[in-house]
Amino acid sequence: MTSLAPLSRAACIGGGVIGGGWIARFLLAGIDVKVFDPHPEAQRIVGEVLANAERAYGLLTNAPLLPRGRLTFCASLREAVTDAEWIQESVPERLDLKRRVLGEIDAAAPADALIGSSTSGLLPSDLQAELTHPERLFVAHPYNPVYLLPLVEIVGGTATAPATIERAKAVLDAIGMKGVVIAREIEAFVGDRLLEALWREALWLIKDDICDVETLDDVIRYSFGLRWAQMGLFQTYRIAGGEAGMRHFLAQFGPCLKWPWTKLTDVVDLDDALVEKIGAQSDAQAAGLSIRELERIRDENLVGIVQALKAGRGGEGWGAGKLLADFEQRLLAQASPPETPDLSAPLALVETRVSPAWIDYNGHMTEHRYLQVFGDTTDALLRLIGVDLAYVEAGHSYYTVETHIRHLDEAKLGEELRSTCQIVAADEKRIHVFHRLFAGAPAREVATAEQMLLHVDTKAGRAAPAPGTVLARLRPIVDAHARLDVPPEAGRSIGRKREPVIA
Ligand SMILES: NC(=O)C1=CN([C@@H]2O[C@H](COP(=O)(O)OP(=O)(O)OC[C@H]3O[C@@H](n4cnc5c(N)ncnc54)[C@H](O)[C@@H]3O)[C@@H](O)[C@H]2O)C=CC1
Ligand SMILES: C[N+](C)(C)CC(=O)CC(=O)[O-]
Repeated sequence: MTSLAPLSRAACIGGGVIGGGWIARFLLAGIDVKVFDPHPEAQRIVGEVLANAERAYGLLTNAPLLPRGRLTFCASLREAVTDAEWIQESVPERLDLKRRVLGEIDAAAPADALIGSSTSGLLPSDLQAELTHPERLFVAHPYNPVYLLPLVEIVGGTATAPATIERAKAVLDAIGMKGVVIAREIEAFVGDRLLEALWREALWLIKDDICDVETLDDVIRYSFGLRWAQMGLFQTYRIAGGEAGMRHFLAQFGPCLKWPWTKLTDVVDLDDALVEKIGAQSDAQAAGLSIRELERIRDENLVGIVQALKAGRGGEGWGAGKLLADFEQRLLAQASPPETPDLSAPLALVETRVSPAWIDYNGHMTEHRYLQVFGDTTDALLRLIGVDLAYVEAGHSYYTVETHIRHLDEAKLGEELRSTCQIVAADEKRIHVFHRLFAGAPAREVATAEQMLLHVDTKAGRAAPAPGTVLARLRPIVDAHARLDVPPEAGRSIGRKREPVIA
């Protein structure tokens, strides 16, 4: 199996902002994707989105991603969908166009293919009304950028089969997304209901000169925008009710709902003057940054936020960070170690990149991230000798009991990192390893780490000899590495004698 999902072939009809994001999401989950989009520059546009997505994934996770799926651009919609298991429609938001395109998909797709529409607000019952097989059509409403934001609202119409909804959710969950099933169809579903309300208010505030677009964005991103990435509206307001919680919050702020605090039902007239006013303020706010540059900044920030959430709740992970942690566990579980690693040199074990969250106030990779990459290197060695998650769950593991890191050069944001591991010595209980970390191309050695690992019976809480199965996989590596020179730096300490340096 080359994909994590219960499918290996998808088709994307429309490859713009959202179609491009879906294409990247599927490809990076190991799914082959066929694309149909008549836009003359569709290949360039999709290529640029994909490049951004690959860069973002390089920063997001160290987990061993599946080999990227195959991308094929097709000359016709029929060619794209003919053998697809999931077809995602992402053409412009017009009911007539979507109905026509979905009709063509319906006629050419395999009878059991899932057909998702990216529509932001059209009713699935309206989209499926003229289809021959309406039972397989559902709304799969994603959020931009689709390759980083995990949520998909799954909405069925009157003719959608319950099994379609179940299959769609299973596929999305398997590729690291969060499929949320909306109980009843309604225009704009849940997310865009909320966003449209905010958007209406925002347009009034600009039109009425209450603030400009930059001030409005600052109000969001320095306050409740930060809150919403980690807790939604209701959990946030529960806390805002103090110790008495939600009931007190409702009692205190409920009456305000009747005060003139919103203009929600009035629709602002987007006349030329308002469009130009917003356009000019938005241009000034962008300060010359292109859309692609802004996308990269956005992606780095999102990666940092998701990684922070992964460390949330004392390391268990929280919200979107917990989802990422669970996805990484599945990637690790399916990653098979190389059957015959090259034993004639130190083992090449980890490839990753310097992530935005790893940069410190000196503008380079901060010290504890070196330990993280070296720890990942040790974990990769352990998986190689059969010490995987199942082994740990069964009650044994290796613990690191000593580490010595030497920092030799700086690693900068986005640089490729590659680590190697040499076993210096090993016995039934201990493994003495020497790791090297290289950055960039051509590679520079940026750090070394020497570690002592101790095999433990985790239930008894004490050191114990490793079993024969582990030692049998360890021994050939130890024997081969015994023929390599012992790293000259091994066994070094900081070594400086105590002497007065400050007068
Ligand atoms: N842009 C956003 O923030 C979000 C958009 N959506 C939804 O995604 C859908 C697509 O929107 P965007 O990607 O933003 O639009 P877009 O304008 O960026 O892309 C639409 C693409 O569809 C292509 N297209 C037009 N007619 C076609 C046809 N007959 N067959 C195949 N391709 C065709 C166009 O060439 C274009 O590349 C809409 O339903 C929209 O509501 C959903 C979530 C967020
Ligand atoms: C503006 N929009 C209605 C197309 C937005 C969405 O549908 C979701 C998003 O990504 O904000």
